[in-house]
Amino acid sequence: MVTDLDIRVLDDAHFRAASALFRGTLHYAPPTDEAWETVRTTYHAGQALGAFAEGELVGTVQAFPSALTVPGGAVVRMSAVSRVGVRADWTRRGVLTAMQRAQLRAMRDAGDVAATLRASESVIYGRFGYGVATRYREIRVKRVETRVRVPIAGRVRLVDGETALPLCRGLFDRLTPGRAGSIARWTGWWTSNVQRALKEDNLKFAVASGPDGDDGYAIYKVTPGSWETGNEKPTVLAVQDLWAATPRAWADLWAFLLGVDLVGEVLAEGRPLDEPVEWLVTDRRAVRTVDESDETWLRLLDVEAALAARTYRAGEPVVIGVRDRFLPENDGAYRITAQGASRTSDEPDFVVDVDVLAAAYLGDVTFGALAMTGRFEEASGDAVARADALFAAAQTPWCGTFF
Ligand SMILES: CC(=O)SCCNC(=O)CCNC(=O)[C@H](O)C(C)(C)COP(=O)(O)OP(=O)(O)OC[C@H]1O[C@@H](n2cnc3c(N)ncnc32)[C@H](O)[C@@H]1OP(=O)(O)O
Repeated sequence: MVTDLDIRVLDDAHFRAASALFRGTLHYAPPTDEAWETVRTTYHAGQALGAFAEGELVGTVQAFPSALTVPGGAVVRMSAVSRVGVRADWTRRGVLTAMQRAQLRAMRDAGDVAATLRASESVIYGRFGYGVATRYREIRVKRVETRVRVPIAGRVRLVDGETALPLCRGLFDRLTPGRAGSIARWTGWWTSNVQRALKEDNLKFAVASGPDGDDGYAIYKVTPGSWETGNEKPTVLAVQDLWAATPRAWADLWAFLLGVDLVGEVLAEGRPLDEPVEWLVTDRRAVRTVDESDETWLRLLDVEAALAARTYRAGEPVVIGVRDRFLPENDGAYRITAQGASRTSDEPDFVVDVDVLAAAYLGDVTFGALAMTGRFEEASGDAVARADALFAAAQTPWCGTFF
């Protein structure tokens, strides 16, 4: 373990070094002067921490201000944690652990109810109290082998990038707080993920509208294939972002995307598990799930506030005990009923670590499954079944924003 580690809030003087360090841990070169012009706008005072040892920056973490929709539709303050890295010559000496300790404390003290992240490796974050709370799937549609069963009912129009960006951003903000797991996007997200790609990637923007105006959009990119003999490759349309307020807008956008001429395959990464594209087309086997993976790693920073913010389904009450090694103020017992949740001095029916509670919190996995796999000791009686009835999700949770 490093004994003289100093964890500090970074300021302007260190942002570029922090960016270079983080990129280096992912084996990318430091940002060029041109790239830095954009990336520097995504560093803000107070949001990045640095670990210093022997006078050098050896590790960094960042958090973007966001919000998380929880079951029932309430939105809680959330930090989106990213850009986590420790220089290769300082790993496995407790640097990340020290940064996590400082960051979890800072986020909780600032009033965040939760934090979320995307993990580069799945073995890193459970120990810090993060649990997998949503998953995504990647689908590939062999467009030439199938047709959409219903025609476009409203209107889908293409919009030019510079006009489309504020339009899509406005639609996203209006449409998304609905499904549990969705998050608010910050300005830097749009800058890094869409604005920058506008120039480089020839992004296309399709906007759906119905009787009440614009109600959905898709951002996509087409990579032309090759007809060269022996080197044939299909033209691929990659869906990068697709949100719809109504089933009609959703079906219209997919019908449009699956109808773009000369495209051999439509690829959509990071989509919700319950998106019924198979049911939209004439040959369901033209739609293949090519990947399914963990999406949101959720950390409940204020367990009492998080449990109180979400709603519960009908069912008998249960008392859940929680253990939290990093934020001991979360330790305790919480009584969950169909009407709500609060701290209690009652004996818990069963006890879980805070990462296990996070995994079950949005309803993606049941307590029953977590008990069955040894993630906590199941109580006698029906307490776990009661918890599962209360926490059951009305809709599969999904985030849909990669950061
Ligand atoms: C949200 C994001 O930004 S995801 C991106 C994360 N960053 C990367 O993947 C970049 C490459 N990796 C790294 O920079 C580093 O390896 C980090 C940040 C993942 C870990 O930093 P470290 O300082 O090595 O972690 P630290 O020494 O505090 O390890 C704490 C524990 O986690 C374990 N651990 C940490 N990282 C890993 C890993 N990648 N694989 C296996 N175990 C790991 C350590 O063995 C240690 O276990 P112990 O408590 O039983 O001894």
